[in-house]
Amino acid sequence: MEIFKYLEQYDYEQVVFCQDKQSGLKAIIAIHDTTLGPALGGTRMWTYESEEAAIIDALRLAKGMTYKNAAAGLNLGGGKTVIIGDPRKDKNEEMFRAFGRYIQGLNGRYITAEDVGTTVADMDLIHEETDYVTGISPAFGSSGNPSPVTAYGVYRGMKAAAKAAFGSDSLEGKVIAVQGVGNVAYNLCRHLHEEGAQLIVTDINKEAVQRAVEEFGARAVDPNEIYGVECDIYAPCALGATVNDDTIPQLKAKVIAGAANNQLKDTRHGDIIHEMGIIYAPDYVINAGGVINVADELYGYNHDRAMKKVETIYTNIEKVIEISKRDGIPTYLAADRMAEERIERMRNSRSQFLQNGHHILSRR
Ligand SMILES: NC(=O)C1=CN([C@@H]2O[C@H](COP(=O)(O)OP(=O)(O)OC[C@H]3O[C@@H](n4cnc5c(N)ncnc54)[C@H](O)[C@@H]3O)[C@@H](O)[C@H]2O)C=CC1
Ligand SMILES: CC(C)CC(=O)C(=O)O
Repeated sequence: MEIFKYLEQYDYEQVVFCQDKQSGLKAIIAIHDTTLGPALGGTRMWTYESEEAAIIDALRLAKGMTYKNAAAGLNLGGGKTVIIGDPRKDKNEEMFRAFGRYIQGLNGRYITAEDVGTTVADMDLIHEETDYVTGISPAFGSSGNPSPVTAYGVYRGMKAAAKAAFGSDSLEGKVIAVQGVGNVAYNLCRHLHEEGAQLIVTDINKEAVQRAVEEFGARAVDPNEIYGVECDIYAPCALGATVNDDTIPQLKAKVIAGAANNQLKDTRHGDIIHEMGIIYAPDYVINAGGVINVADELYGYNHDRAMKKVETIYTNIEKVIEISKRDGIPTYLAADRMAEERIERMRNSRSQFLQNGHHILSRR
């Protein structure tokens, strides 16, 4: 991989490789863009097949956060971290304390939170070393685990997409195929079950599947069967790039609406499903509930204020679908244009008089 060629192509600001021999920490912090403010994005811990796969995941996720935060109207840039390792057996206190010191060393350019494989407890350990972390225990005045709020936002966005596809935002009786029933999708399945949807679930973690079957009456299928099941909505809630050349021909769903980041393997896959008439709820628009929730911590966390902003995900999805239909472009492109327009507006309006908020004569 020619790293600087990739960084230049997508205009990344900074990539930091973090190593701590004692704890086994091997982390990659990718900061894509800080035009709108400090980069905020979660920390993912996963067993990557190679270091290059980990680097690519960090870079793709970080760019996604720039677009997510911009489209959500937040004054935040995009960044993300991946920690190479098995979250079930490689974690230790020193690892997250060491990682917290690396974040502190970035002096607020990057703020972290949870993602796949990390928990509130992990964030609390990071918080021992730095304040640039969100989603920590509510005891600290924080917003806590963002996953349930992400799930609620996905639920609301899914309803908006269903309205465009089926003429009603009711999910009662709709067959919804949920891929990955972890932190977010477990909470999403509860909302869907309560509304009377019929759930088909899969996960590589059998306990997660069993929990959904027992609690929500879901039907379980093997991981590779989820793409071909007869359903109305496919909800990718695991890892990324599941909408690709191999899976698209199998899809029966009329709507793709899920929590996963980077669902499209390539943008051309967004073009293909658009041509097929599938309504795609852009991933970083529909799954922004978590970041909206933790971002409220920057103003002194207020749950009601945060949830009011999370509710806008419904209208944001409606807006993206409307632009898509009006301009005859795929929904992913409509969302990208919305995000890019806001970033450019702010980039051009940034005062040259105040550099990073400081007067040029400030010497104290
Ligand atoms: N946690 C949050 O608030 C947010 C999460 N997201 C994204 O949503 C997705 C899920 O996140 P979480 O629920 O927090 O993670 P999680 O780790 O709790 O859940 C992911 C689930 O997917 C399963 N999985 C992994 N590979 C799979 C495969 N090939 N087939 C089926 N299942 C598979 C895992 O076993 C796990 O149960 C991720 O892509 C994450 O980046 C996006 C926005 C916010
Ligand atoms: C609060 C975090 C879950 C934000 C994030 O990393 C995401 O939305 O993917």
